[in-house]
Amino acid sequence: MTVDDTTRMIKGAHVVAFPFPAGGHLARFIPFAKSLARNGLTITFITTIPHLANARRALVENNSFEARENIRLVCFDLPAEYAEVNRKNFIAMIQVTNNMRDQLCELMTALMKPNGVTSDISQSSDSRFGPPVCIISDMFLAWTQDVADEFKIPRYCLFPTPHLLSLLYSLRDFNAQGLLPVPADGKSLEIPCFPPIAPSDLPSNLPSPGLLVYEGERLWEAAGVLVNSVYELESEIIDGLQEMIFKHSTREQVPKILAVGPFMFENIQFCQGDQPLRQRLQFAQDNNECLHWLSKQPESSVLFICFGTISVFPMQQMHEFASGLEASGVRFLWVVKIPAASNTVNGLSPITSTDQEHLASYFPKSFMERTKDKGLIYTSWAPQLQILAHPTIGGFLTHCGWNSVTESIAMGVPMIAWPLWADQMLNRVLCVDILHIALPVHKNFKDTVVRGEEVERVIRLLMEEKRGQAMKKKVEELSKVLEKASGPGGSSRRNLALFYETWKKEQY
Ligand SMILES: O=c1ccn([C@@H]2O[C@H](COP(=O)(O)OP(=O)(O)O[C@H]3O[C@H](CO)[C@@H](O)[C@H](O)[C@H]3O)[C@@H](O)[C@H]2O)c(=O)[nH]1
Repeated sequence: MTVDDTTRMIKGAHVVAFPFPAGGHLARFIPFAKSLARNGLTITFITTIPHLANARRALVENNSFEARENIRLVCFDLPAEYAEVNRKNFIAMIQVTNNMRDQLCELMTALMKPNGVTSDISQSSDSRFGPPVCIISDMFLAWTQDVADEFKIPRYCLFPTPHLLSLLYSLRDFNAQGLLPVPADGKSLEIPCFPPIAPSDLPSNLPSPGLLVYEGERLWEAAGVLVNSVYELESEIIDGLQEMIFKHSTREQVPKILAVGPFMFENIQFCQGDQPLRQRLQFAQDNNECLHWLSKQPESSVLFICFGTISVFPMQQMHEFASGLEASGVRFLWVVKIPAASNTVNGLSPITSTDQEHLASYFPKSFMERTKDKGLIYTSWAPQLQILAHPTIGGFLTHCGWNSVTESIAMGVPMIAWPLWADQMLNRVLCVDILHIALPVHKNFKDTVVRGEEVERVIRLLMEEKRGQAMKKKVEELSKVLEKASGPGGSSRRNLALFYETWKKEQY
């Protein structure tokens, strides 16, 4: 069955989408919701004031007419304590969002009645929205399972990666065996079809494992998990995890794991053809400084360096990194985020030109003057995807955030993996040890930072040696796999069809 046949059957089924209120999480939910809307489902999308403008821009203003008509935005108040919580303290943020339960119950009650919702921000006509058939909520909103149960509809979880999911599903057992927060003897943890996970590679949230164990436990009750990945990329891990779930589930309805990503394909336009995907992307005209600088560099010569939206290096690490980069002699485009001089709201705002002196203090003396012909240091929001697609880019030094990893694979760019926290260490294992498309960075046990010599070594290895070429070939093959999976008849499309099939016999 093709996805189109399926969607015709379920046209109009109404789902409630509830992302965790943080930027990276909305970034996962927004393209997914757009894809559901384009396929004919109606969606009530829950957001919060800090994210309302972005959500509205992406889901309503920059969306096709049909998709726009199918999405309704509802804005929840964040619990008062949320503002007090340090944005990097996810455990505290998760605890606070528990207090949104009443708002969700109130919304669900209203949605179950015809024309029950009046606080519609995006002006879709209420009559198009029948009673919701499921809640799709985020990984840190496990309590939404209670609400789904109360309203007798299934909960699905939208999740980044199969390997992290496998760890979450295993936490219940690890906890029962007394292996958390870390096994006492420093032993590794075993999850299905993945190399043993060393204690140092566990997500840094685990030192407070209670909440994550709870997240994992509630996943056993979900109807399914929709993963922002591709079956072919992690087939053994997905099959192994599904097998483990079948074996240990005590419920009649066993949760289904469906890879339906990568959602980035919802955000890009490209023409069909035999050339690599990065050559077929279509971007709007952009006068961005990075792209202008790149256009003057030789092909495949530039290392792109970016550590995502949250992570920053301490000053000593910046110095070591910069000296290794300079010693490598490789051209670079480095998106630098440092704590702003004037301690702004989140302390991580991109710095402005007036902060030049403050910026220079993060580098070895005169580094910026010495490297000005070799590299560009960029301190604002960079057009990462367009940069990765640029023919002058030869490698990507990344913190292994999942979006960066999928973008790099899709653009066929080999990586240097420098994970910092959360799921990033597991993503490195996937890229380095399983897919062989990234080189790891090593830190001496006795050092607190990665030394400049190591930075120089790994950069040269990727950019100048045969090893880099072999990885480039591999990652270009995977780029085709990703494109095929998300295209017509591909595995991600078929999995979406399976997800839709749940409602095909219902009448709307
Ligand atoms: O200057 C910039 C910086 C980032 N990006 C984009 O921002 C996203 C960054 O996402 P990601 O690579 O996943 O990094 P984080 O923002 O750090 O993501 C958080 O969320 C990810 C997905 O759940 C996790 O894998 C990470 O560990 C977690 O830090 C990507 O799409 C980038 O293209 C830009 O376009 N320009």
